[in-house]
Amino acid sequence: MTKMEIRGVSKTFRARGGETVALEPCDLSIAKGEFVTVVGPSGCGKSTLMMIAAGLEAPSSGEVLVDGRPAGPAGPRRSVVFQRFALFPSETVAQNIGFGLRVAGLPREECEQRIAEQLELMGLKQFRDAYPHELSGGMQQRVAIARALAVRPEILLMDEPFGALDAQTRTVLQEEVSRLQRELHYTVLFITHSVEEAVYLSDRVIVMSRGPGRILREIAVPRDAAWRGVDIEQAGDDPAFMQAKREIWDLIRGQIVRH
Ligand SMILES: Nc1ncnc2c1ncn2[C@@H]1O[C@H](COP(=O)(O)OP(=O)(O)OP(=O)(O)O)[C@@H](O)[C@H]1O
Repeated sequence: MTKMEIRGVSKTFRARGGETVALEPCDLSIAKGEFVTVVGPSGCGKSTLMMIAAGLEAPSSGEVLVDGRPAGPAGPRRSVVFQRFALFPSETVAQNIGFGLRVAGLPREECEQRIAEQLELMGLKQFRDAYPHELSGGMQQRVAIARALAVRPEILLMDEPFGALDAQTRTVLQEEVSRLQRELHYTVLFITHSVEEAVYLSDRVIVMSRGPGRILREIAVPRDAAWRGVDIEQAGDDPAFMQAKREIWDLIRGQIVRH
């Protein structure tokens, strides 16, 4: 069942100095419970596509549908996690996680219950009353993910969520997100520069051309791939994993070196 449909979406930025075509018309459907990742050369329009999918930017043409209806402006049905954690510095971890719940006007008890659920899920229980500056980057990004999940979004949009983290923290969070996905089956649109991360986490990888971006190829990753549930280091040794990685890399490389 299609959850989100990006239909003929393009974007041209207009400024006084001229026009930038960021995105050629793109079509992309995401099924309920599917994890779809977009990769492509720098500047190909990945973030632009994400902002439009989130309702934070208007497309120049085309439309975004959720459950077959126009998705409209940003709202709690679509939660976004950005590379920079964007936490509220003067609020505690629990208050940050509860932000969207307060905005939605949920009763206090329900807020508390959902905050507790997220603290547990993301391994943040002992940091409940800490402030963001007291946490490492990895912990801050856990809070950002918990905040996004607390509103129980129908679609989770993640734009390079691990891009600002050190390699070890990144590995741990990749494994956490993989676990969450296997347990809870979110509908996810994910952006990354890491081909390995894309193959590890996704059901489908979308490769974009160099800017102005268009969708070049879709590569399906079997849900029952042998590396599901193992750590990313081990996954990297699987021949099918290596093959998928190579196929995607070749496509991206072709876009970077061709002029
Ligand atoms: N607000 C804006 N105004 C004008 N041009 C923009 C704006 N946002 C993005 N662009 C341009 O649109 C193109 C696509 O940018 P976008 O950030 O979507 O690419 P990206 O694939 O996410 O890049 P990266 O991988 O480097 O993060 C680029 O040429 C960029 O300069």
